[in-house]
Amino acid sequence: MTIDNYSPYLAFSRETWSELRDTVHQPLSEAELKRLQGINDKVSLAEVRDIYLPLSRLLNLYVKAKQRRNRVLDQFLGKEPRHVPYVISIAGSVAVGKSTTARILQALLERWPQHPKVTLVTTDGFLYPNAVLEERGLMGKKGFPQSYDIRRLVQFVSDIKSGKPSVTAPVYSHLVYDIVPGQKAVVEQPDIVIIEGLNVLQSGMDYPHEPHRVFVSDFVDFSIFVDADERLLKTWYVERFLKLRSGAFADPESYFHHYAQLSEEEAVATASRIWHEINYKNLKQNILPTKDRAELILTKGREHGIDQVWLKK
Ligand SMILES: Nc1ncnc2c1ncn2[C@@H]1O[C@H](COP(=O)(O)OP(=O)(O)OP(=O)(O)O)[C@@H](O)[C@H]1O
Ligand SMILES: CC(C)(CO)[C@@H](O)C(=O)NCCC(=O)O
Repeated sequence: MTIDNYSPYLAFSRETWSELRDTVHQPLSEAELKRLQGINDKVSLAEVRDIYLPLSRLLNLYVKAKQRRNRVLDQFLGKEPRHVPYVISIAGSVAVGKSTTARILQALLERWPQHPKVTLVTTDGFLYPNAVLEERGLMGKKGFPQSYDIRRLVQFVSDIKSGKPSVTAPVYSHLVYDIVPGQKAVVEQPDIVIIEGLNVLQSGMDYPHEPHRVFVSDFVDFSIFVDADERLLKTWYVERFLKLRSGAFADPESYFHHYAQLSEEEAVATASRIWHEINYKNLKQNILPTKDRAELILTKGREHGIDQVWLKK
């Protein structure tokens, strides 16, 4: 671990961070390992043990401290104890692995008796429907600040944090490439909510077209940024596109059904073009500038292995 007096972060190499796994006394059972493997067969179990397990322990301690603080406040105010979810946000580029990280953390965090119910949500559901994006000339800007109904997203997180018994969000389908009419994601007072999306660390300054003074981060207890070199990100984006081409794109319901016919070479060229024209631009302009707002930064190297961990002091 390196302590640089001028940096707000403690920096850990992979080795020093992984030594912290000894702070978790309960090893992963066979059934848990199976479940984790089911999340994504590419996730290495050594990675889960060395990186995500110690992280889940740190989060467990933070959640317990916050639960205690809430009890003290309720006692002071003479109120009945309320059930307020602890909110963790995960930001980072398209294809960096936000949703996979969220699912691994969900599986690990649910092992503790203080927070057995962990719900995942994504900000994708707050993208405007394609009909609205088309009308506003924003189909080539999906994922950019203008493409989200930011007020509705902030209201959603605020409702969760205010302890409402049931809070709903619209649902986005990557297959249909649009909001699914009539479908809802429901959050019913879990112990922890993990909210994942490109934009969870953005503030009012990132939305000059829609100024707002209250941000998602105002309702977040702990924020994570998943980072990787841009060349790796492009590779992961293209790889996922190729995988979808041989799988999901074959579904006639898929927005990209016509891509199923592409040769491998054409598919790589198409994915590279979408990466450069949309997702890479968004990364540079709107996502990377929010990185140092995060409480924790995970830096990935080849094969999604975490090389470094940066934790705010
Ligand atoms: N820890 C990991 N180990 C191995 N592969 C991973 C890991 N995390 C993600 N991947 C792979 O990287 C790709 C992107 O992952 P994921 O879909 O989780 O990204 P994302 O950041 O949520 O993307 P988007 O913003 O587009 O929804 C997928 O192909 C996934 O299988
Ligand atoms: C839905 C988002 C914005 C974020 O998950 C992203 O996956 C996306 O669709 N970006 C637009 C360009 C593309 O199709 O990759």
